[in-house]
Amino acid sequence: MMTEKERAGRAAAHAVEDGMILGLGTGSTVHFTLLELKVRMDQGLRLQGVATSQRTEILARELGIPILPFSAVDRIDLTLDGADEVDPNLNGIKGGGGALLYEKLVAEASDKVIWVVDHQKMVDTLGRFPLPLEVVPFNLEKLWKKLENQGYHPRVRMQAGEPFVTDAGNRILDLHLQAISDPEGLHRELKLMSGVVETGLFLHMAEEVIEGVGDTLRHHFRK
Ligand SMILES: O=C(CO)[C@H](O)[C@H](O)COP(=O)(O)O
Repeated sequence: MMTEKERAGRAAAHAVEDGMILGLGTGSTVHFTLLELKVRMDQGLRLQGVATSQRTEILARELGIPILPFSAVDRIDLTLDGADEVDPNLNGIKGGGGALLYEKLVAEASDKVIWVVDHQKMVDTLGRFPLPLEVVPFNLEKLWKKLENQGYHPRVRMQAGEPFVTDAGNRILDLHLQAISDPEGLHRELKLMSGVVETGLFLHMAEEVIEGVGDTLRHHFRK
């Protein structure tokens, strides 16, 4: 049986129309979207993609999906991406894979955004998943201290014993908050801190979420 991630991921590839420029998200769910896009391309679908991470670009190229640099496109027809948490308003937390900055830039340049998730990602309130912040390395320690003093419980994301480095050369601080009562206010507050490049709060961006639930799918649309 397909996992929920695979079911949702593959389903999203069927929202793609011939000739589209697609934003290609990052993560283990969208991985299946790319595999299904390859199946559809073998059946004649034409498309070009803009990758949100090196990891996605490598997979897309392996599959023969033509990749355009972000700088070369004006608009993107549709972006298909994963998410770490999604609330009933289809606001979400992203960045579990560390690609939040490019994911947000690509989403903002897109006419439509669809997220693909398994059922555990749907929550009433955002925040149980640690909120990633992409920050410049220069003041990582000072920013950590400031956020710690404000009670945001930051942790430097690590990989193989070293601070994780994003595709843009930045670092990630994960905020362990448990519940975010005012996502817009928090996003604004964090963005105003010098050294914060982007937050993992993706607000009013996804128009549709495809949720894998057992052996079926649920489609959620933004109201
Ligand atoms: O935001 C992301 C990467 O920065 C991913 O889309 C998110 O972490 C979901 O990943 P997965 O599909 O592997 O659960």
